[in-house]
Amino acid sequence: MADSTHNSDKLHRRGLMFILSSPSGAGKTTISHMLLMADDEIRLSVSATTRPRRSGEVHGVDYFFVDDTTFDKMVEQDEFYEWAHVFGHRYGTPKGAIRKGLKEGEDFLFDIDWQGTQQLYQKDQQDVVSVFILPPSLPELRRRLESRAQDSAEVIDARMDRARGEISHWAEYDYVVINDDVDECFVKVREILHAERMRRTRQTGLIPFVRELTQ
Ligand SMILES: Nc1nc2c(ncn2[C@@H]2O[C@H](COP(=O)(O)OP(=O)(O)O)[C@@H](O)[C@H]2O)c(=O)[nH]1
Ligand SMILES: Nc1ncnc2c1ncn2[C@@H]1O[C@H](COP(=O)(O)OP(=O)(O)O)[C@@H](O)[C@H]1O
Repeated sequence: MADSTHNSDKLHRRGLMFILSSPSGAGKTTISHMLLMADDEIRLSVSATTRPRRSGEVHGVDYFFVDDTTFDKMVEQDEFYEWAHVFGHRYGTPKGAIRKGLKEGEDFLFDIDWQGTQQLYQKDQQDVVSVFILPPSLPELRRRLESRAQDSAEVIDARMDRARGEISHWAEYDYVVINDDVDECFVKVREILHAERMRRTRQTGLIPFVRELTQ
């Protein structure tokens, strides 16, 4: 029987900033929701956006939907960790409790674009893990945008026009996963998260534990 004074599973570690990016329609929102349902150790960093709410989206859950004046104020008051222009609207990550949460071992999920990813890397390289999700093909990407049935034909065309540009940033990411079968893609993303949690540099609680083992 193991000595119960030490439980190596409960040792403290730093939290991580887990980023999912993709061209619009490739499936990052779907994979994010699956991850949040399956894993109660990670929570979503809810962004603020000036884009209109889609049907089914909930204020404070999917996004904080704000007007331009409110967004301007948040920028002025330095409330964002990062923010960017995307598809003619502004999107930003509120600072909220991220820094404190990371120290306490909380993991945060970010559904943000390549601009936000670059900014997070510049601010906090050690805690960021980034995953780029690719669609299996461009026709399939269009089919998904159409089947989501949330955007007008013009908006879908604009998103398709932007897709090549966004995909060109794939090599800036730590991991790249193709979302062909959604369940397989989800399993791969979850495995990345699990492995990254065990990175030696994140497991700060291991130092005294190993010291004791090697005394
Ligand atoms: N930089 C940045 N990008 C964001 C943020 N929130 C969302 N985005 C990105 O903005 C883009 C558009 O998001 P959205 O309008 O929800 O469309 P979707 O990608 O089709 O779901 C996506 O690439 C998101 O990842 C944020 O806080 N910061
Ligand atoms: N692997 C997949 N196969 C088929 N449809 C998918 C797959 N992944 C996601 N979808 C669907 O494609 C549409 C776009 O997915 P979504 O998660 O909203 O993409 P994003 O957040 O990247 O814009 C949604 O209707 C979603 O249900």
